[in-house]
Amino acid sequence: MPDTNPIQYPAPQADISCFPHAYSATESAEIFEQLKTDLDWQQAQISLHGRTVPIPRLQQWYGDSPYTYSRLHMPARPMTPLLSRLKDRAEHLTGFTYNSALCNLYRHERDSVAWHADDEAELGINPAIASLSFGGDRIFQFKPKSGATLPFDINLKAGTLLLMKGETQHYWLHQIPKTNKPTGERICLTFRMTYS
Ligand SMILES: O=C(O)CCC(=O)C(=O)O
Ligand SMILES: [Fe+2]
Repeated sequence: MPDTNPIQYPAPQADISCFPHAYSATESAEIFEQLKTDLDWQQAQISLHGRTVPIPRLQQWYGDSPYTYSRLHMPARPMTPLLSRLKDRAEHLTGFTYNSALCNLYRHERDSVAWHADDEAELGINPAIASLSFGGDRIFQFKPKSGATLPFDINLKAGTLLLMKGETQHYWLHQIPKTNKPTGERICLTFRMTYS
């Protein structure tokens, strides 16, 4: 049975909580392998200072509508049966409904996602974003946009569900930094509701 008691992080102007045991270690290992082979992982390219560079992770978008994220355009693509099952569990635990998933595969400790807020117009105001982690542990960092309060880190382990909601995206940025310590591969599914 999943643990249904979330840990709430006491950050001001944010609503961040996490369910550390949404999936057991055994379930998480099986889900990781299946996601790795099932999903259509691609390394997108972005244009940076007039040059085209590959982003430092593999990604795929699954949702009813297309999505634009950091100037990357991703066409609509139906969720796989496994993604739909994982989405159902995320909905049950968090009490929100999602219609899409931005999936990330960090191949090793040098893959990353830079500081950003999930604040695209398609997400509406005060979006609820539920992210499920599988594979190796990674540090997920939060810092306030204003610099008024302290940054903090969460160690995201396999089977953890992290929920960001309320005003979090207005006031805070998040990132997965590169590290020198070997981490192994990690998959993170971020479920969202998008409005077209
Ligand atoms: O990998 C993660 O935990 C975060 C991914 C993320 O922030 C995103 O896809 O917007
Ligand atoms: Fe994000």
